[in-house]
Formats: sequence, structure tokens, C-alpha cells
Amino acid sequence: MNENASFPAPASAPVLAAFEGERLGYGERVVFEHLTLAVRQGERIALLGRSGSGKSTLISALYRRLSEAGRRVALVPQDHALVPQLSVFHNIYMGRLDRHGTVYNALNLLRPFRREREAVAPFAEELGLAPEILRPVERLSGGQRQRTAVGRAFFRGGDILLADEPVSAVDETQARRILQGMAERFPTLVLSLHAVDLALETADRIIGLKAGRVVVDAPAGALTRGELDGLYAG
Ligand SMILES: Nc1ncnc2c1ncn2[C@@H]1O[C@H](COP(=O)(O)OP(=O)(O)OP(=O)(O)O)[C@@H](O)[C@H]1O
Repeated sequence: MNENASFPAPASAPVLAAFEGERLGYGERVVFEHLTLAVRQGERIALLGRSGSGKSTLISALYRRLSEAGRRVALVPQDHALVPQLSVFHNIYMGRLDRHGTVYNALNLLRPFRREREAVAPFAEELGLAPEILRPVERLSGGQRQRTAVGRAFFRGGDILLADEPVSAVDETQARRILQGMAERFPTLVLSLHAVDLALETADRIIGLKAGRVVVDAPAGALTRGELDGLYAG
């Protein structure tokens, strides 16, 4: 780890969220004992680490903090948080529920407005979901559900995208295309990824977690594959 290297986002870039020696966990269960970390505008961060190292816990904490600060945050949760009985169209549309009133949303649920169908269609098309657009999500494959959750985040847009294992269920070609779409749309990204190669290609900053500790925090270009593989050892 190169502690002196500066990240591509300059130190003058605004801090969007920061933790200073904070404890994060679930009730009695402490995951991070003493987390110190700042996310600056313009950073593309990949979180790496073994299962249970704390990636989802950190993403959830960032989501709360950014939302409380009034940032527009798009989220792809690990469990996708889709409404199974509703169509791909409706699940993607949910990314902008907060832009309309309850009556508009209820009417659109019963009989989608043409304007909304036309707004959602390019996102479904880009993610290869056009043929499934009217199908209930409960009748989709795992990869199709994951792409629906990505579509909802794309449709939402915002200052920052937080995505927890957003390409774990799709093939490598699709994964690259989706990650590229994320980078083009959102000025700031925090992505939890399992594939080290994809993380190095997509991110400019890699944060490696081990049992609730930040053990790597360096520019992607300063890290070797071997250093990152070490995150998964032992
Ligand atoms: N709701 C919860 N209540 C109590 N403990 C939890 C809860 N969610 C996660 N944990 C624990 O917190 C630790 C970190 O979990 P977390 O889900 O953040 O890891 P992760 O790195 O995202 O794992 P994975 O790659 O498997 O998704 C684990 O030990 C896990 O068992």
C-alpha cells in the first residue's frame, strides 16, 4: 500500500461523506470498531474484501450519511430490493418515485403514462431488458433482476452511485458494459465488487477491507494484483 500517493480526485475536491474513528455495526454486533474514511466528489471507489469483511455495512452507512446530507444518491442494494409482483417497467420507474406526488404514482402504477413508458424504455433497452419490460420481476432470471435494479439506479441518477455487488449475476461482457454505464452517468461511484480485475479497470481508488478494518486504501494504479489477492488469503 502506498500511503503517500494522492488519489486522482484532488484533496481540494469536496468531501461528500466522512467517518472519523467511528463504530459501525448492528446493535451489539460491532463490524467496524474505528472507521476513518472520506469519500470525495469525483472518486471512483471499489470496495474489495472477503465475504463478511464489511462491504455492505459500509455501503449502508454511506447511504444513510449521504441521504441525511441531502445528496441525491442512487443505490443498488445487494438483495436488489425489487417489488417481485411488479413489472420491470414499474421497478425501474421507482427510481424517480420521489419526483412525483402519490396520486401521479398511483395512476402510473395502474396504467403507465406514455411519457413514463418512453422515459424508462431506453434504460431497459440499454440493459437488454426491453423484451421483459412488462414481465413481473418474480418471473425473471437472477441476472435480469440484477439488471433491473441497476436500471432503477440509472433512472434515478444523482450525485453518487452506491452499488453492492452490482454485476455479480451477469457475464463478464455485460459486467464491463454496465460498469462503464455507471462511470459515464455518475460523477462519484462507490462499488463493492468481487472481481479484482473489474475493480482495477473501473476504479481509481481501491479500498480493501478485512474483518472490519481498512487494510488497503490506495490509487488503483499503485496496487498490484498480488497485493489485492492478499485480501482474500487466510
Ligand atoms: N443485519 C445484521 N445483523 C447483525 N450482523 C450483521 C448484519 N448484517 C451483517 N452482519 C455481520 O456484519 C459483518 C459484515 O457483513 P457485511 O454484510 O457488511 O459483509 P460483506 O463484506 O458485504 O459480505 P458479502 O461479500 O458476503 O456480502 C458480518 O460478520 C455479518 O455477519
